[in-house]
Amino acid sequence: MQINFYKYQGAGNDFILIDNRRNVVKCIDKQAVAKICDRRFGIGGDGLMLLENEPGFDFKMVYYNADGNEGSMCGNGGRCIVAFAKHLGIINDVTKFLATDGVHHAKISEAGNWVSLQMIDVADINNDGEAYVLNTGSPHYVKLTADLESKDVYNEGYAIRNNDTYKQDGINVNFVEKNGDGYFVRTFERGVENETYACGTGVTAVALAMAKHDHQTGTITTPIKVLGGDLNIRFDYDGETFSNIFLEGPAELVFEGEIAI
Ligand SMILES: N[C@@H](CCC[C@H](N)C(=O)O)C(=O)O
Repeated sequence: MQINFYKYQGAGNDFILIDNRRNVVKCIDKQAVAKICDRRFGIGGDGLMLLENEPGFDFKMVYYNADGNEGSMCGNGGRCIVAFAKHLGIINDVTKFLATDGVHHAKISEAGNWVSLQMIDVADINNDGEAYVLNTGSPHYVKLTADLESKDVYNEGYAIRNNDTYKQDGINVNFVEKNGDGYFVRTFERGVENETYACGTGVTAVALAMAKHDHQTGTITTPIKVLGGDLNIRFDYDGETFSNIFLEGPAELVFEGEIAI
């Protein structure tokens, strides 16, 4: 069966999107998702998303990692599916949708290519040695690092993601370095099992962890540079809970086509 697909990217985190409101994809197995996301044998992407109907919401986001496993929340994917919903005419500039971690609100800028996505509140941040571990919709490990540009993110990220603590459920590994009034971040992503150009839940985790690290409270804005561009995180922190968290950045339609499933 031939179905339409759309390719989006948000700061270089790239995704294949399918409009599944009419249930064109009834079930999709792990191997099929992995093949579609393969950069040599498929379309190529860090993940695949289905946009589906959900009563009480504009739509539901169903997210698969590039290895074919159903993922947890994807922040950049969330921003891209909002841009996709606008492209399909489902929404105008604001939306409320359902994802695996719950309800999300989002807003698209007038220019149409900048999406601000509200993330779930976060209360727990744990320590693993000097690193911070928290869940922003997906699980993240955050480690302050020097000379990030020349770091071996693949091998060091792989080793942490596959150590005895994390190998069973996996974790996304973020290395962070101070960069002007914000941070530079590189991420080894679970489910892609490689470094990606950006990770939205990852930079969100970094911004929250760094606020805690620096004993900052109040309303905080954190600009973050990633390999694929620039993202921005805004949130409130009262010393215990992070709330009103917004992940902001570009989301762009790259191309569309047809694929046999
Ligand atoms: N790229 C994502 C994170 C996607 C989820 C993740 N790989 C996982 O399931 O652990 C983002 O932008 O947040």
